[in-house]
Amino acid sequence: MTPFARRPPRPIPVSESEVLLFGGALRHDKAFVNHERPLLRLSFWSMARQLPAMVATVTRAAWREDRPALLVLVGAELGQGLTRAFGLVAANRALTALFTAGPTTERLREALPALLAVTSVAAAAALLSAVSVAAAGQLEPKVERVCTARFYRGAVRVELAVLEDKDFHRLLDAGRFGTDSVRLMIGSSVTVVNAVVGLAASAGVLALLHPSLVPMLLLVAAPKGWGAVVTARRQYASRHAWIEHRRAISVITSTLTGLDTAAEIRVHGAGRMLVGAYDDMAATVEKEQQRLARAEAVTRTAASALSGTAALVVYGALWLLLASGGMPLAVAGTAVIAVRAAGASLTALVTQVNRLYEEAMYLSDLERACVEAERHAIPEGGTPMAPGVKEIRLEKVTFVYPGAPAPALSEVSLTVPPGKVVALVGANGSGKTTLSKLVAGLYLPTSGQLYWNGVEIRDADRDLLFDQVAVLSQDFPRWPMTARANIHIGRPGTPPDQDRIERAAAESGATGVVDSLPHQWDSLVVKGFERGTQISGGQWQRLGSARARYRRAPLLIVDEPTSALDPKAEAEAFQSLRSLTDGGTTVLLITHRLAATATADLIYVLDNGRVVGEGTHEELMAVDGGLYRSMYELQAAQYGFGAPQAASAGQAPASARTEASASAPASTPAPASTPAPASAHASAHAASDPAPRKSSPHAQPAQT
Ligand SMILES: Nc1ncnc2c1ncn2[C@@H]1O[C@H](COP(=O)(O)OP(=O)(O)OP(=O)(O)O)[C@@H](O)[C@H]1O
Repeated sequence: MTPFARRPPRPIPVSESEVLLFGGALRHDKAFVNHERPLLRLSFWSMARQLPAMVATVTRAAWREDRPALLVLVGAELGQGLTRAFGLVAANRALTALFTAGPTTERLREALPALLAVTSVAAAAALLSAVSVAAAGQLEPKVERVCTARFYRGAVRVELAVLEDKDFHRLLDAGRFGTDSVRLMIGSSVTVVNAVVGLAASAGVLALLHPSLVPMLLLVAAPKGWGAVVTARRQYASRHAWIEHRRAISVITSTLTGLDTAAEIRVHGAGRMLVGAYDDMAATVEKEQQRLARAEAVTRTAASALSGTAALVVYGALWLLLASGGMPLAVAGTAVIAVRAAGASLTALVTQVNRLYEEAMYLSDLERACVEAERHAIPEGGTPMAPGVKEIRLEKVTFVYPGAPAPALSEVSLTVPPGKVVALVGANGSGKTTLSKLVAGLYLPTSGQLYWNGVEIRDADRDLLFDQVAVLSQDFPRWPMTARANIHIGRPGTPPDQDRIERAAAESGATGVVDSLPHQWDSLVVKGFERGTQISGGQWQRLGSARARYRRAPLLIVDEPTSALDPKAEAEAFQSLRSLTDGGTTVLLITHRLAATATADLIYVLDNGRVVGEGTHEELMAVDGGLYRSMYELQAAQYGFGAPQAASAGQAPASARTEASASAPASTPAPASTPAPASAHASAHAASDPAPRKSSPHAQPAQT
């Protein structure tokens, strides 16, 4: 039935620019791509067979959300079908009266009631159509909102380890496309029901008038249906070809106006190259669109020719029946009206069934995503634990990322005591961040136990656990909202408390940042909107830090909290972290600034996922050839301070101390072997060590 549609889509030529920039065609791994081929292979009949199930899916969703609106909608659609049947009967009556013998005025008078009935039925149909539009308008956004909210509510509860799995992520991506589909499917279902009822009404009335009219109706309608299937399928293929290219092009064009690319776009001349690439890729699309348009024109012409031929055959048959007296003229006239109406219904039916099928695929993705998200959700409830941090203990904890060949953490046993600054140090990739995420309850150990105040994390009520934790991660979010909202979102369960917000800002050095904004707390820290402004990386870090403090959680996990701060701000930040413990807060600090870890109460040294050292700075510095000591010395050496001669528990040579204070600039660190500063001032001074940033190639600490 659909020879054109069964042909696989023609590969779109890949432009030179695509090869240059993407190494070939840029194909997104998204739901619509996954579904493209199966959809194009489907026959009309297999789609028709699935029609009831598809309509049932959307009906169930609508039934759940707004029964009255659904009932009104269905009633209005069925009513319209009935008006069509009554309309045909009335038209037949009118034609019968008009075609009888007798004076014209007499015939007109005879036909008048039927003509009035035709008009009334048309008015009723218009009214019912309006009711249907209103009911669908009420239902569609509601169903869309509920389905979308269910999807996102599920997505935000998914276990982090599952969320990071690329297959699961693809499922979520695919599900997102389905949120529009529910709404679109209601519209399509309404049209499909309307068309089916309309066709049934036409066929029913024609069967009553003359049995031969039903096959005639089918004969005229069939080519139209065929044409509609092929046209719809081709439009679908065209749309998808265009989407692929448009997305690839948008990858290029979005960089042309972006602020983060602006410098290289101009200075390196990347802009000229990319605009050229746009032109090249758009020309490929243009050719493809022209090819599709030509093919579509041919198909439409063929469909129209077939339809016209079928109509000729039918009208010829009607003529023969009329001529032989086998059919009254009024019945033939009614048949012509019915055939025309049925043709329109059939075209709408085929187009919308196609659409419905496409959307149903996205909806099934949404349904699957919701079900899987619920299956992998962080469980609600569990063993309640005492509030605050009494003790966090890891016993032989191993953690393997899903699909990773080796564990990120191996048999880690350690304790985080309450009210202390506990530092995690180690080379890049040694497992510090992973460990902190386990402590925060974001990951569950693959093996081993993690106890939070005596409750094993797998049994613990994790919502209660999360309540005890504040996180300032390395890649903390930069919420595109106001400065106030950026801090308040740290504890979003209660309304914003301006005093507390300002205190958190003051503690994090963010007060000056907010004061300098054009609308202070109401400034949007995202450019391109009214009241919007752009802030620097360091200013963002202060806002992020204020957010973590506003949360006022017993455990604060900070991962490279000062990577973007200037030396003075960095020193203040570490000092302020230290002072948090006075209020009982436990701080888990991850940093490569070893001058700052020197003041920690306890340091754990990680190497390749294992704890290879623990103790205070002094204790670790006393370990000859220890990893901590070698990293510390390497950092200090980069600032011109030689390796210490003696490393006995912080007993640095007096000359080293003198050298540091005599020759170093104001923000230069104490030398590597300087004892951990006892005073807050000294701590701040040590912390101001402009040690290489994590991203710096010099930041690779020595491996022992
Ligand atoms: N989401 C993830 N999925 C898979 N592997 C990961 C993921 N995050 C980290 N890893 C891997 O786990 C190991 C430990 O990474 P982790 O981020 O914990 O190290 P880190 O000590 O914090 O490093 P850095 O100092 O660079 O921040 C690394 O081998 C890393 O590649």
